[in-house]
Amino acid sequence: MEGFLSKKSEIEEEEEEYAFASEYDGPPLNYELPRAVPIDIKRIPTASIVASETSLSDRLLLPVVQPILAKTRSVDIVDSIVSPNSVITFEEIDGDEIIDEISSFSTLGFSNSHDPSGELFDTSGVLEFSTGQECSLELSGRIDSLDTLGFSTGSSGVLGFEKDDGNLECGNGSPKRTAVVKFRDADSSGRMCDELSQVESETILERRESDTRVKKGSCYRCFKGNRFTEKEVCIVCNAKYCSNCVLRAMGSMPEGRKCVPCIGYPIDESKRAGLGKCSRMLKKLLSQLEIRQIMNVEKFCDANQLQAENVYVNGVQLCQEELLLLQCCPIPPPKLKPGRYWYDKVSGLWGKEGNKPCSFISPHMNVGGAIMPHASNGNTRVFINNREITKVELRMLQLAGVQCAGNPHFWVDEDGSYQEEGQKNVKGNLWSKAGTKLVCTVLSLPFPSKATNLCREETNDHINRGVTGYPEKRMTEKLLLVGYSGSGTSTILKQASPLSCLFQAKILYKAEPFSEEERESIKLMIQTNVYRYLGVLLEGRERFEEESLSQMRENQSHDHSVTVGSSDEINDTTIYSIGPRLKAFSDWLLKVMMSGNLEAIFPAATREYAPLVEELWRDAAIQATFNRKSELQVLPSIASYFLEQVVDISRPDYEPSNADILYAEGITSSNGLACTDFSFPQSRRDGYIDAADPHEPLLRYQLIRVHARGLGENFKWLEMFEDVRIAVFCVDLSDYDQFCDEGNGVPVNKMVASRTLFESVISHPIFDNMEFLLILNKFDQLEQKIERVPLSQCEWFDDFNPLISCHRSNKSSNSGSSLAHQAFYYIAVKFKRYFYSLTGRKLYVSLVNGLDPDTVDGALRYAREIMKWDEERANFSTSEYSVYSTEQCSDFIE
Ligand SMILES: Nc1nc2c(ncn2[C@@H]2O[C@H](COP(=O)(O)OP(=O)(O)OP(=O)(O)O)[C@@H](O)[C@H]2O)c(=O)[nH]1
Ligand SMILES: [Mg+2]
Repeated sequence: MEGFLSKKSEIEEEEEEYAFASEYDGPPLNYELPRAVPIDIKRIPTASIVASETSLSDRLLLPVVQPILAKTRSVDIVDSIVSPNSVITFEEIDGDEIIDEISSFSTLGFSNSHDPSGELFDTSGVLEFSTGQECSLELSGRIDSLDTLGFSTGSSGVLGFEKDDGNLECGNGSPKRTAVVKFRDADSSGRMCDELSQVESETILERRESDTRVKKGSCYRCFKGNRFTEKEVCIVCNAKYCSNCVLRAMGSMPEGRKCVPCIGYPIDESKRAGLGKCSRMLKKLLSQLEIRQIMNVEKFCDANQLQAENVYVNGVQLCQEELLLLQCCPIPPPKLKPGRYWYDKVSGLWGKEGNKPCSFISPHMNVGGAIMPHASNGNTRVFINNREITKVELRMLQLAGVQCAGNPHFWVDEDGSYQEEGQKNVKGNLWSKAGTKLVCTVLSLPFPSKATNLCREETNDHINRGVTGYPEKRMTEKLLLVGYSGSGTSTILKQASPLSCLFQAKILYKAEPFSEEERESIKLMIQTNVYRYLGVLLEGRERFEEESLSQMRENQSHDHSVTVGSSDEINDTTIYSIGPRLKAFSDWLLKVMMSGNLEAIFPAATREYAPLVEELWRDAAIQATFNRKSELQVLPSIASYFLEQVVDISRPDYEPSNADILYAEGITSSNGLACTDFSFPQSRRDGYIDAADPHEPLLRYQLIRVHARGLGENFKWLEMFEDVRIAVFCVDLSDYDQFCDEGNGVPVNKMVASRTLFESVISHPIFDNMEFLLILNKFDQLEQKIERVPLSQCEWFDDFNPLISCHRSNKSSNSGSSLAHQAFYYIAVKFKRYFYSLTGRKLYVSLVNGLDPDTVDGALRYAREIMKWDEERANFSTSEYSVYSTEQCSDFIE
């Protein structure tokens, strides 16, 4: 007794700790409140455990208690005398009362016990104690009220039990005696009920309050740790526990990873895919056998199953058979959760009520009711199989070339063949139209073949991800990439695409090399490009020739000492002049280019003209022109790379190298819409790629690039990107001295034009609250240019006042103080301020050289970090993430 009293403060401490462990913010508590009452500490000598030589073996209770609980329900009063090595039996006094939840009992008993001696350990609902120790085993009244657990009540902080006569029953505690746990009629302890319910309600409130006080990211039980501490999550209430607390908080886990108060409650549906997949943490804490047992119950116990009555299809509540049919069909709805769905039985389209379709499932199943016209909340007056389709679907149909004028009503079969209502002939097949797949992917609409693959992929995915616990909540994160023409978006897209793996082995993007056919078409494209660059050179040559001739003539007229006859001969040729054969070829090529038929001359041109191209390139006039390439505005910077290899490229046997493919213009679709999937291993944060585990699950991303041209009138295309996680805007740093014509004949500075586009994008309602990453691209060009051309060429940058250091070296890019770096910071700040003035939010900026895969990779990883911060925003102070990112990527500005 004294022991108890003297340890009072310790008990209280533990009580406090425990109260938090059982924190609960799961489903509403709608069951009967427990019938137990706080009692005076002096009155509990009863429920005691005495250990003998051979202690209760580890985890003895779970197998013992389970079969009993399976048969019984709702215990009211439990008196126990438990001795080591004993088999615990439970007696049902009143046949009507049965224990509700098996495991809760074992957990209840043990995780709530106190350890006055300080030597009794309580892990995962199992008692471990040393010889000769005595302690009280406190069990709360009714076991159907699982929430009794963890509530500290009364000054002693101990819950006790009352017998019929109001006294606690004392067992004799003999080590030899088999322990008996008696169940008593519920009513007899009725008077405790009110008192406790009050206590309990208060405690729940308290717990909820303390929930808001707890620092996010720390353990819900001990409040220690941060977001990086490994934690196990309750599959009902999402409470997170560190490895020290998890077993205490979750007890013996009779329904899997639920904290004790959540036992018996349905799981959080977002966790369904992770059921039965053990986490690393549990693997460290428990034996294989235990893990198998726990994961099995987690997956198969009744409480964790999807309930048919919670699923509605076309407005009708499903019965168990229908749910089974849905779950077991060849293409089931992915990640089915409780909810209301619509199902187009003809085409197999499936979606959430009021939303666009999300997948294709097996068609023709007799599940739920008939589809309703407003099932997906469409307002387009265009119908598919009696459902008014959504705006996005209409857009998809239009892009697929389906005539949608006149509010048609289509019948679409499971194979995609469609016809208009009232007409007999099939008009075509939706899914076989070129480009539909890309459009569907980008617009987040399902595509049939993919839907099937997706299901399989997903299943595998979950299996693969088993080791690390729950899967990510999304399959693929979408990033939208937009930029002013020529800013480098296609290059960035190419860098992110699987092909970069081909020449950059250290990048772990998933690779799928180009097929022969693809390589052939890329080859033609590069050859066409190089002819075009050549054409630009030839045009330039003509201009330079004319300029130098007129210069010469001017000089001549001043120089009277030269005789007329001889000067005529000399002045006809300049260093830019070419011979008649090359001149004829040049005229022909420029004519073809003017007619816009350059593509048509390939591949024949490579056979016929390769020798001429070689001759032309080696000609001094062309070389002289090439040396003045910076004066040729329309020649892209990348042209030099290709022109330097023009002799090889123009040959019929040319095979593009991976670098050629990367640098080539025009490989991504020119209609403005292109996307690529890439992935990162989960743990990869910086350059330690070699250390990355190749089996580690990958996080998948989809980079969608929309050309400024493709955004449509009033940027209506942007509406289609509602599920994008982050928008990436790309700016060409070297645009500051360039001008373009926006159609009204007035030249506009390209940097200003880029800012105007930026403004239109960020002010689109779809991007309200979305994170923006600004990529300042072509840093290499800025470095070259800024030495020659001041930044103030752009009116927006007229207040740029660089600090000129006497050691200034533009190439010292690492120092961060080169002129180009100062310009970069200045431009970044300009954009950040502009963004802030329009949105009141923060813009993330990263510096990129589009031709350098490392920097693109870095920027994409940075985008990923931003997404993570976005998710965990509430958890951290701003200073925390600033530090993190500056450490990670010095060229990124927040
Ligand atoms: N020097 C240099 N050139 C780059 C860089 N990034 C892209 N380029 C080149 O800039 C040109 C335009 O890049 P694109 O990626 O085609 O630009 P875009 O945003 O797709 O623009 P459009 O082609 O007009 O759609 C290409 O020739 C690229 O090779 C860079 O960081 N440095
Ligand atoms: Mg491009």
